[in-house]
Amino acid sequence: MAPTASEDNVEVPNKSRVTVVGSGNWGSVAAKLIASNTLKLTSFHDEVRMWVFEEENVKYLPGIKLGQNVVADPDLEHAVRDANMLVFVTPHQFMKGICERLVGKIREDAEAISLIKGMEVKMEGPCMISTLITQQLRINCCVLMGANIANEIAVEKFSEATVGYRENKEIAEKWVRLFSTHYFMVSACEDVEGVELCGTLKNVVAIAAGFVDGLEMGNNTKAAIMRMGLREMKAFSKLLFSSVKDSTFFESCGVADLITTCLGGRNRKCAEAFARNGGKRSFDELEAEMLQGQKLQGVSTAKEVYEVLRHRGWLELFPLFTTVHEICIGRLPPTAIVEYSQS
Ligand SMILES: NC(=O)c1ccc[n+]([C@@H]2O[C@H](COP(=O)([O-])OP(=O)(O)OC[C@H]3O[C@@H](n4cnc5c(N)ncnc54)[C@H](O)[C@@H]3O)[C@@H](O)[C@H]2O)c1
Ligand SMILES: O=P(O)(O)OC[C@H](O)CO
Repeated sequence: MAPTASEDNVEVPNKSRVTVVGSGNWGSVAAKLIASNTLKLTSFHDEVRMWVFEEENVKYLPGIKLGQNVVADPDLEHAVRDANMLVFVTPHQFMKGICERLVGKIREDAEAISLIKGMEVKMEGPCMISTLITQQLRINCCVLMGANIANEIAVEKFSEATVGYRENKEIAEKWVRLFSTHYFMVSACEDVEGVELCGTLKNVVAIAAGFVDGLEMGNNTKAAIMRMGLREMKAFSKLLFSSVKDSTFFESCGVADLITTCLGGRNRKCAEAFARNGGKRSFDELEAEMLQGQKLQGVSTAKEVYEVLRHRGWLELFPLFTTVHEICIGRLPPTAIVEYSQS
């Protein structure tokens, strides 16, 4: 839909400046994708600033070069100061604090995109991360989600992604141009909530898939769990936002991300170890040991989803989501995943 990088040869007087907020596993790869494009697209400054919480891509992506035009900056406020395109890509649990630090510190004309899979639960109900960014920083925020295991994209294996946007197609197309490469095919979808909820909720299903793997229940069981999970993802999203489109679940952010996460993601991997140990080692312990600084999103998202379900009286409508949380907190054994998830 959007012109490719080589077609964007129009001289623009006010070039956009991009800052990536986050430098973990996916944050570093996102910076690499973007930096390869800002060198080619004349409407962007070459330099891509990347806020680093710790010195890390050496740790998370050994041997991968991000591009000489990626400038690491440990000072959050300094990193965002000049940017009018902000890419947020940290584990979701840190975003509330990051937004609080950024209030009044960003350009008034800034646009944002969130690559973060997760949500906040406030007193008044669930709050998607893009909404948190919009409410706290008073800027428009698109999302980019998809079947995107960072280590595979780092070595330029082909994948797809979906940009979710609200109304402003022009800005969505600008984000599509900024991320698209020959090995990363991005399309836009006017359903910001649907796209973001797909990326968020699939992490809960990935935990369930990991339990199935740890219990060595086989492919048919895993496929059944993925089907039930997809159905709950769709039902939950539509109950929260009636605007969510069925077609979104067939984009990369939907069924494709669900598949890749349940086959090869970090949530699956740690949940497999949890079930193999009969639930006797905590997720915190397994995360620290197996991911070495990277963060799981599925366990906390399962808790957040559970809180929404309990608050709204929907627990019985979502047996898979409910069971995943109860296994994670030790209220049920891992074997409950097939006993209680059926509906
Ligand atoms: N890794 C992937 O394959 C992948 C792919 C698509 C989407 N995502 C999503 O992108 C988001 C970021 O994931 P990631 O893989 O880049 O991160 P990650 O799992 O590698 O997390 C580690 C990051 O958290 C930072 N961190 C630790 N404590 C912090 C604190 N107190 N404040 C701020 N930052 C802190 C670390 O410095 C590091 O940058 C997540 O929502 C994830 O679901 C990840
Ligand atoms: O490794 P996970 O489980 O955090 O999943 C990574 C990505 O979200 C896959 O698209």
